[in-house]
Amino acid sequence: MAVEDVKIRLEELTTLLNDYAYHYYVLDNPKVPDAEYDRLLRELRTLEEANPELKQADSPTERVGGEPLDSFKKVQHDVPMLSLSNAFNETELRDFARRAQQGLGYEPSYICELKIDGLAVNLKYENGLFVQGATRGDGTTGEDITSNLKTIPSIPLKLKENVTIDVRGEAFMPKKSFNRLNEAKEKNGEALFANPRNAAAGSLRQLDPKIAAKRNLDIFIYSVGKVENNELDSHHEALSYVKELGFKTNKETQYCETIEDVIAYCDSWLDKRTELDYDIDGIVIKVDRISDQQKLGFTAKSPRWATAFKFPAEEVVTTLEDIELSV
Ligand SMILES: NC(=O)c1cc2c(=O)c3cc(F)ccc3oc2nc1N
Repeated sequence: MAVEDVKIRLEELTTLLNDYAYHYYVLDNPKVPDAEYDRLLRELRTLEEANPELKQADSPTERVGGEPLDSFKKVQHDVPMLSLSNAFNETELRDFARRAQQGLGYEPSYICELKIDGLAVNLKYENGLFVQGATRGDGTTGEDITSNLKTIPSIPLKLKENVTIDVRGEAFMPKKSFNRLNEAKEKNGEALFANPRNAAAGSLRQLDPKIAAKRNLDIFIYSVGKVENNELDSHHEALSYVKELGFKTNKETQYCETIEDVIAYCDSWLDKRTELDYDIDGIVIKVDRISDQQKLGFTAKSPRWATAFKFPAEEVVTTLEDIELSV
């Protein structure tokens, strides 16, 4: 094949495979059978090996992970990644709403999101390309784990618009992947991970990205950091915007007009969460209007316009056998 034709075919395959991966991993709605995806990926890999200079920045072959790092670089967050205050019962939820109402002079509307129990990360895109991913760290300085995050199929390597944007989300390990990983570890006599959150954090802190690539990690994007498009007047519009860009957002997110609706939503998930195929440790409640968020501002370490309703910790029944295993 002439080089020009190789370039066209290679770009065609990259676009096609990324679209198939988007439908499979972000929309949970496969477009083609796995065998068809694998056949095209093999064709792309062959063309890239013969023409490495033609490999696209957003090639799906990036997902297998490159060479191990010696260490993680430090990253300064442009916008600090703060932590959420907690509310442990309905009274504390109502206190949060009362403080918001006092600060605004009226009762705001809210957005409720499942509080994914994973690892908070910041994703940086320049002109639509994924250029850096970092952990929260101490809120100001995190670790550059770009090479590991590139292996997560639901993190787009190229956005549907060429925008420069920072987004935040929670990387996590689905329960099924966690159970499979611990079964494999048990067979090898290795120490088990205590829960999916530790397993996700442990996987993303590996210096060898080929390990992260095998851990079936996933992500939900829950907020926008720095962004060019400042027509976003509410949090729910920001979530629709990042979804349009190609990010994975959580379909259980709910707009709530009043704190009564918020409390009903929190109550509804206390027992339902066992049906989810990922762990949640509560519900995140955010004042929806951006102007209201700006009026309420932040304390030294948390936004005043958001809080986390925490579920009671699930009693973990540790049998004697488990204790022996983890020794
Ligand atoms: N684990 C989560 O699913 C989740 C976590 C956060 C945060 O930690 C968080 C921290 C802030 F300072 C502000 C907003 C936030 O929104 C968030 N939204 C979520 N859905």
